[in-house]
Amino acid sequence: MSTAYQSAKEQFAVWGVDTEAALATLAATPVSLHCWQGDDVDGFENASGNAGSGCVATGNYPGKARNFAELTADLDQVAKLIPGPLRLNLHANYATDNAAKADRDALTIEHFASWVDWAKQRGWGVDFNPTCFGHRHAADGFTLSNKDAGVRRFWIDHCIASRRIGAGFGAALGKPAVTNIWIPDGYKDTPADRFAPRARLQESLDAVFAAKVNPAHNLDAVESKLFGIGVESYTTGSHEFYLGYAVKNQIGYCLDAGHFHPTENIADKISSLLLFVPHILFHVSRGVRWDSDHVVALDDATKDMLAEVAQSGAMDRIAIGMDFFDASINRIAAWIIGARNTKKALLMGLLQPRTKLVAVETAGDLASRLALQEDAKSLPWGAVWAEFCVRNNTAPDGSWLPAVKAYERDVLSARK
Ligand SMILES: C[C@H](O)[C@H](O)[C@@H](O)C(=O)CO
Ligand SMILES: [Mn+2]
Repeated sequence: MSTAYQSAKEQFAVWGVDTEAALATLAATPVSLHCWQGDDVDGFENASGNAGSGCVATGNYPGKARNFAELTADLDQVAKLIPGPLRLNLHANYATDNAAKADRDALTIEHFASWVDWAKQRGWGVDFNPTCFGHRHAADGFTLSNKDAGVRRFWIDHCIASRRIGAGFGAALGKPAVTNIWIPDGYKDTPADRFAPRARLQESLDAVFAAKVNPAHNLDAVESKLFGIGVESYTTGSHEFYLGYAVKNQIGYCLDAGHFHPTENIADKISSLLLFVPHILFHVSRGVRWDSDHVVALDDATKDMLAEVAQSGAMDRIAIGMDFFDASINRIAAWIIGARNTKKALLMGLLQPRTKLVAVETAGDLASRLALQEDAKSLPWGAVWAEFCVRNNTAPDGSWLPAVKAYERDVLSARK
């Protein structure tokens, strides 16, 4: 134990905070690494890439993964530089085994056998996502809310297949998957009819969730969005739509930090959601103007959001995943920066002097609340983070980047 950590532990103790308890919770909370940061959401289905439909990675930094071997090598490299437990967040368009023979509506867990083996060897859980974009049946930008019943049926079957694949991962790995549905459906310009697509989406989701999938192995979630590139005026799967749907049907809600108005406070939503939905999935991300997918920074929005998670008393009902894709910088570094920041923000939240703050608030002493909130910001959380890195045999801040540079020189630069 370093002297810096010993001193930090004592300082936090004065504030009534047990750093060992915070470290134990952090060590028991996995963050789900999104596979799509490694290849700009291209997937393995065709070499041309281009996710399309409101999911756009910008930039042309060399070295992106082009296949299972490269993507898993990159994930292994990334995992070495992130302290504490991880999961994998996988999209359906990353099927590996005999997948060319099956369209998305016919995918099964067998098509992901290599991923099952890979995750099992690492002791990771896997989360899953139907891929409702970058496909001929998504060419007009509508999937589950498409006006064509045949197209809707295709995506319903894909989502059912995905829930079963999630359960397959859950059963094989002994850790339930969260299977999250996001669709790109929407209009660039003002719709004449806002009702009909939402009514169709409700009907499609009812069909998707009517299929029985073992909840011990798979948890469902639905992800809203305010707008996307090319769907600036109307998104079928809006926040209000999915909030209502999740509450009514008691399924999980996915809060993507980049999917709300730029000044909207995501942190404030958590305590309400936990009262009405069984579980929450986070897509930790960073919105910048019209983009929702910048690499996670240790900014106020991220710290506030994960502090609410840390202090919720319901971490067993919360799953933390990440969702960003930046093709303009080294993708390995992007993954590591985002994941370390997510974990740091969670740790900072776990180290908040909650008992003291609630006591003065309850007493109506709101000046003391503000004073304590502000003074607590000077507490040495960085020493606790450094201790977490040491205990997990991971390079602390300021010393992980050379390993990324070496990997870029030795591995990524060979990918032409
Ligand atoms: C690739 C993901 O499913 C996608 O990013 C989705 O989660 C989203 O956030 C779209 O904006
Ligand atoms: Mn998302």
